[in-house]
Amino acid sequence: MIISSPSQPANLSGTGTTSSTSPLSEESVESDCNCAGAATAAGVGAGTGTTALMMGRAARQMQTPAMEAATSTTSSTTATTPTTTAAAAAAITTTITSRASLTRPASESELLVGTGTSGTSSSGGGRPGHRKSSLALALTPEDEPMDVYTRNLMDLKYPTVLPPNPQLKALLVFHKSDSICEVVTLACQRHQLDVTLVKSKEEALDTLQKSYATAQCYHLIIIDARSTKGLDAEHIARTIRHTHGHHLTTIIAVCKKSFFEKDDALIALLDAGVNRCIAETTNLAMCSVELKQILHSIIRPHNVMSTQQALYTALHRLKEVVLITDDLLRIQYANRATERLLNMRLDEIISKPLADIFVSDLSTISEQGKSIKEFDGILTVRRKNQEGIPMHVRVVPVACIGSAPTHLIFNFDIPGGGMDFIATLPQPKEAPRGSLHSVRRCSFDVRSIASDGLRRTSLAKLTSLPLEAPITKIINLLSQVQENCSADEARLIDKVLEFLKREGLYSPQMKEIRTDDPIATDLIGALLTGPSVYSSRRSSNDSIIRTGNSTRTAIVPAKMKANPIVMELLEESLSWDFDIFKLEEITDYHPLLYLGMEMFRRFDVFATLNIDENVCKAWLAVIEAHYHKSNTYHNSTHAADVMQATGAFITQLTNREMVMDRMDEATALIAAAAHDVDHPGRSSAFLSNSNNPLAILYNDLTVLENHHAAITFKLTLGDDKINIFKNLDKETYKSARSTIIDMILATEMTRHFEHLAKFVSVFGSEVEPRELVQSEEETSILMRRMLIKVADVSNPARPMQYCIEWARRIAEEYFMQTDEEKQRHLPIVMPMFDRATCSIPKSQIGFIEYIIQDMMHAWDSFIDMPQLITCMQINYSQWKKYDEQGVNTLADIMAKQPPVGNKPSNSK
Ligand SMILES: Nc1ncnc2c1ncn2[C@@H]1O[C@@H]2COP(=O)(O)O[C@H]2[C@H]1O
Repeated sequence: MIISSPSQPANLSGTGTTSSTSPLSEESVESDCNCAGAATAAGVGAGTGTTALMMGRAARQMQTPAMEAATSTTSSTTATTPTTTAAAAAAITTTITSRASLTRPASESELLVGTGTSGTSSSGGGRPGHRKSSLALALTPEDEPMDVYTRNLMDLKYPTVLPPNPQLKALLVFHKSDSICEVVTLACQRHQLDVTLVKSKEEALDTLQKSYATAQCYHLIIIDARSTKGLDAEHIARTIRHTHGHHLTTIIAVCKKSFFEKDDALIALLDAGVNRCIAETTNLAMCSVELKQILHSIIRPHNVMSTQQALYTALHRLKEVVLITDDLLRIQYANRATERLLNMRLDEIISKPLADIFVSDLSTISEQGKSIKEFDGILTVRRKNQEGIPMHVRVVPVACIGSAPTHLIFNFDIPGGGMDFIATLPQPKEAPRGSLHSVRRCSFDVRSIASDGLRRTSLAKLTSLPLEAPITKIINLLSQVQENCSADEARLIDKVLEFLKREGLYSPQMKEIRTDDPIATDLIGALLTGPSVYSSRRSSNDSIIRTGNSTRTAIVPAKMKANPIVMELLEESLSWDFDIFKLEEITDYHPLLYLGMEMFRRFDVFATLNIDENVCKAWLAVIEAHYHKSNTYHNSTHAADVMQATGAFITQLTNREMVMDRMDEATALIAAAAHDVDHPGRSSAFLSNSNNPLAILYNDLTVLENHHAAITFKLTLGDDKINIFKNLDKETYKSARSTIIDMILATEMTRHFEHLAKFVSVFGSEVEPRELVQSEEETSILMRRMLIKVADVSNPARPMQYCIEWARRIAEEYFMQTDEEKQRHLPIVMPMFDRATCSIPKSQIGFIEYIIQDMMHAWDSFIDMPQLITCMQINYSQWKKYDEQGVNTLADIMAKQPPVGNKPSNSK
């Protein structure tokens, strides 16, 4: 493994050089301070470039008590730096150096980081104390004396991953260039710091931002804190400290001497993120010494720490299992391989007593009262599921603070080697789960499907496009939550993620059909699934269905309003127990025309569309004429029934002050009137199975509903005399058309649960609907879809007598389809709907239980029409009774009914 910084090749023995000599000065302080650490100081820089390697999760977990041991001088105050531990550094150093190093005695594991004095106090040949003179003279690598190389052997052993000669950069934030500022600048220059001077907070942040963009980091920031008039040093320090990439930047505050008499101002600065406060001085020597101490005691350790993030990352990604405990054998660090081995997430591992993850007795490693020993042998590890795995474990005690071992490094592999074994164990999924990347990987590998170079390139470009969908964002957010939650919660979120990654988020997973009743299964299956399941067998016979091409002649009764019986009946046209069958009868099978005109009049549709009543009358007549009288269910009486329910719902919405605007009312009524126009009396599945031209035209997708919507507009726009939209302006027409199409398409049953789920999720939530959807228009669309859906299948919630008649009609239509399928040797879409054997009560019980019940409850909670629920429950009980009594066939049931057209008994 080689680690290098972007600007420097991997070169741990690095040849030191000073690229420039000090421009200073007669006031040299070289002799005053112990400059043995000069090379060290020169070699400290760093690191942000190197730390471009991401700090891993494990590394973040390592941030325990701060290790900073910087010395403070009499005139300075130093803040503790909240960074990584010496223990971690030692562990990392030890691990990365080599496996062999695990056998080294603990005393050797001392880290070559820390105080300036550690460098300065060294003496003797080959140690840092010899750097001073050599570095002062060295101009090029070749000029460097050999002792530099000797010293760097220590770096080889305990590398700090620092480039050898980084140019240290200082940012000076001084309101004005006075004598203090000048001295600070000179002192910086004396120590070869590259100085940038800025005069305001904004300029400072801007400079840092630019430096960040160009990977040119500032190692030192010195802020003028002498007065709050020019600059608010505390605020600047806090802002910088909280800016990404500056947690290890050294920040110094230059304060008035008087500040040092009381501690409050200085402590406020230190708490804001300043590392050290120094007293203002016009004495360059004093300032230079101060700066030198800062270089040794703060900047160097900071740089060491920042570059060690590369080591954390290396350790984190290691295939070998490494974990570190403290002296009480509590786990302090675990790498990713440990997570895999234990099948636990890091947050479950950290702080655990070591004994919890071993089945074996650990007394060989640590006996009460005795010192921690090295260990090399077999121990059995306990995984989360209690499974035990024997592992070869090596344990090395390390002294991080003082000379007694404080930490233990554990290194595992399976007996006989083969670390890939861990990869074969069942794993917790790794973060970032659900990232765009992982979602893509789940569905298909873009690269594997791109066979030629050209496609590969363009697909690669595609993956970099900003194509993140909202669902991906949701998945990513949940994945983030998952990283910090309990195992149980994580499992639940996993389940949620699994669903979210599926297509057709709102498509129903067909509810498990609890009933053992094959009739209900047949019916629900046929309604909720698309036609493709029936497409295997095809008949070569022509369909008997002729659709859509001939315009039927509409006969508009000349004096429709003159019929007093019709007029009287229509007075009740908004009540839930309106007798649609009587209307059918007394209008000679023109219920849509009469009911339609009544609705248009009541809801002011003529005015809304700015159209003559006669155009509307003609339109209704043509639409009605295109309903097939031969259909027992899908005829114009059903259309009139749906229109009547729509009128009743609009009225109730208005009563509840959930007002639809006039155009919304008009379009809802038009959609209801036309929603099944030219229905062939056979299902979409039948059309697909029989190669009907409509199924071919619409590719087996939403065949009937597409046809109803299309033919509505074809008929309407095809004849000026019936074009009810002709006076609308372009925009209004466009919007009306879109609403009508959307409502008609919403009656398709394969998307029943999708619409219901969306409606419930928006209107059933505590949250204001507007906050859950993107716009008011979207809320309105969901409401209109549900309105027409409920109206379309409201027959089981109508007064019982009507409910039974509708059940008879739909059953008869299903039977006719089955008859035809049999006759033409087509696949039988609902085999149980055979007139000889079918139980009507059972089919109705299934229909109510699986399709109607939830939807009616949702709609009733929204619109407040309890009679829907009352009727539905009475009807349900009646079907149950019939079922128990064995009243099954249409004939049985009809024998029990009073003739339709009489007022039902269970209405309000
Ligand atoms: N009472 C009922 N019993 C069984 N199926 C029904 C009943 N009412 C409506 N349906 C079905 O529900 C479907 C709703 O959409 P369609 O009008 O296209 O066709 C309808 C019928 O297939």
